[in-house]
Amino acid sequence: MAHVLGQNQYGKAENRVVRITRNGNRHEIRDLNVSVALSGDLDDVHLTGSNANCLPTDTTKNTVFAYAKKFGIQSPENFGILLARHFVDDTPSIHRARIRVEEYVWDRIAIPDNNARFIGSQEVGHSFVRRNTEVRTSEIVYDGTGFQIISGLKDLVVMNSTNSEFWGYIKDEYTTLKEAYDRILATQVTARWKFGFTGVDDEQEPNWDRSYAQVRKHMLEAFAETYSYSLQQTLYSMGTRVLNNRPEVDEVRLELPNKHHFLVDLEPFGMENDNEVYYAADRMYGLIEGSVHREGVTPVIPVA
Ligand SMILES: O=c1[nH]c(=O)c2[nH]c(=O)[nH]c2[nH]1
Repeated sequence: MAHVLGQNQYGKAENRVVRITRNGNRHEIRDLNVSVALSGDLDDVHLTGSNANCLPTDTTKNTVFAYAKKFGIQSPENFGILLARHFVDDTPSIHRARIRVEEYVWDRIAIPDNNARFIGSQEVGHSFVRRNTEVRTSEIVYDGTGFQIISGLKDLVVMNSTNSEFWGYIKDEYTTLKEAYDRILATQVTARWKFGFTGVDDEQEPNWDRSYAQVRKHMLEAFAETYSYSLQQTLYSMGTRVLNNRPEVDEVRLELPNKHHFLVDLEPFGMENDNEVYYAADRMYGLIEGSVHREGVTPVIPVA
């Protein structure tokens, strides 16, 4: 019985491209997950071993990053149109291109106006929080005598597109990391904080919703305002900011994955990458964890 090659398509899926446009101190971010699927005269590739009609998936990946540099990312639709048209119009064997684009939307982190470093605006030009990702958490334990209440959040994704460096670290025979004097700092915050509240002697309950909103706000502001020499330093700054502003909280524990953004090498395509186009890696990642607590308070938030 003869067999027939049916519908087929190929391309690089899930190209995580982050394009930053730096207009002075006000940066714009477009953060996409782009999947390319091409079809055309590809029978030979499947049937004969000839790759003469095959545009490598690796090339489709490079094209995504090169186009982000060359044309910027105006919108997911416009970026998809540019790519689809290129693959079909410029590659004789390719007759159909399907470009799927997911966009992760970022909002600016706002901080109070009285900070002179960020003139004329309540928004920080280089600090962003990803929209609609976070989950609020809480754990309430009661043993008949008192409560222990730990609240928190997870999946609060934030990014600073500047004001982050990392250098001066140990270098041994396995170190290849280049020192960074202006890098992207991005993390997906998991935070837990413990309340002093125990519920004994008719102690007043804190206003839980207001407390949550305020703790979150102080963590975001600390993230945005800290000129960071390490994610560890940012962690400490976020924890202390909460303790300094929220008397009801006496311990904060943070887990901060370092969501690495690698500059894409565009030199092979004759383009300079002036801190504009990044590859957002989802793994491996550095994981920075730690707690900050008031002096005299025994930390109790469990290590994850
Ligand atoms: O902020 C950082 N802290 C580290 O400990 C570390 N290690 C690393 O490779 N990159 C970074 N970045």
